[in-house]
Amino acid sequence: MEASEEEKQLDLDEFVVGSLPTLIYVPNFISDSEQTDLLHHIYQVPASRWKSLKNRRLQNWGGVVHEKGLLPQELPPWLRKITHKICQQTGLFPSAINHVLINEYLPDQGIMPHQDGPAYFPVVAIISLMSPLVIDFTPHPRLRKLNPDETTTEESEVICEKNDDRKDCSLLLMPCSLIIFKDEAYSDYLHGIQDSQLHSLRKVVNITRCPEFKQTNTFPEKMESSDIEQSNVYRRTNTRISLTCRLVLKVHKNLFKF
Ligand SMILES: O=C(O)CCC(=O)C(=O)O
Ligand SMILES: [Fe+2]
Repeated sequence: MEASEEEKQLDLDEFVVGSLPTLIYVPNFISDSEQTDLLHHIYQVPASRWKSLKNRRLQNWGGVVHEKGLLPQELPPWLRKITHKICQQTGLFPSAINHVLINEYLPDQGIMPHQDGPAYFPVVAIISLMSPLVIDFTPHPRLRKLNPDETTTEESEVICEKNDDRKDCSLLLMPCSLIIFKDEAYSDYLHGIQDSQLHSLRKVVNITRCPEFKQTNTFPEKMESSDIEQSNVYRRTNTRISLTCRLVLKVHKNLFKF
């Protein structure tokens, strides 16, 4: 019997983009109707579910993440559907994804370059909804140095040397796409989204995987056409939602066991 669409595993090698190990970009990972369904649930929750930050707002699902693990809360069925699909089709998670952050960004909002916390299994899966934007990966040589228990001095030096010729790179994230980052992209790089309406496309490594991306009306009004070619920018006009899906391996059944 043939595996159903849901059970089919992706050949991830086909979706690796750029030269930084390892960035995986899967266009149209979800269908338009799956997107509509997710948005319906996301915007149906009580207002109190949203937590407003300076530069975006978010919903936290799956429980509270501490440095030492997760105080779990079951994911709702509409999220389990999507996290199950990610686990099944990527085969990258040793057990079920148990934590989802939903971020909402207005066209001039973003997220500071950061590394995800130590409690997470080092594979991150992000689904994008509604509107495209650019996510940037930048090397951070000091990251390992901050944690001397983890690496010997020699190892740190090798890492720093390697970082000298490491380059920034960016990915264009289209609605309905899935991005996965792991390995060095997780451990030695920061990721962030510029909090501006204009996003540079210059370092984007997956533009050929985004055939439906149209650059119409994306340029600042006053730009000359030669500038446009050189600067290669995209103007964001709509809200974008993302679902950051992760696994916390250490799960605490009650507070006192911490
Ligand atoms: O919205 C995104 O694509 C990135 C979100 C993110 O980095 C995070 O939730 O840690
Ligand atoms: Fe992050």
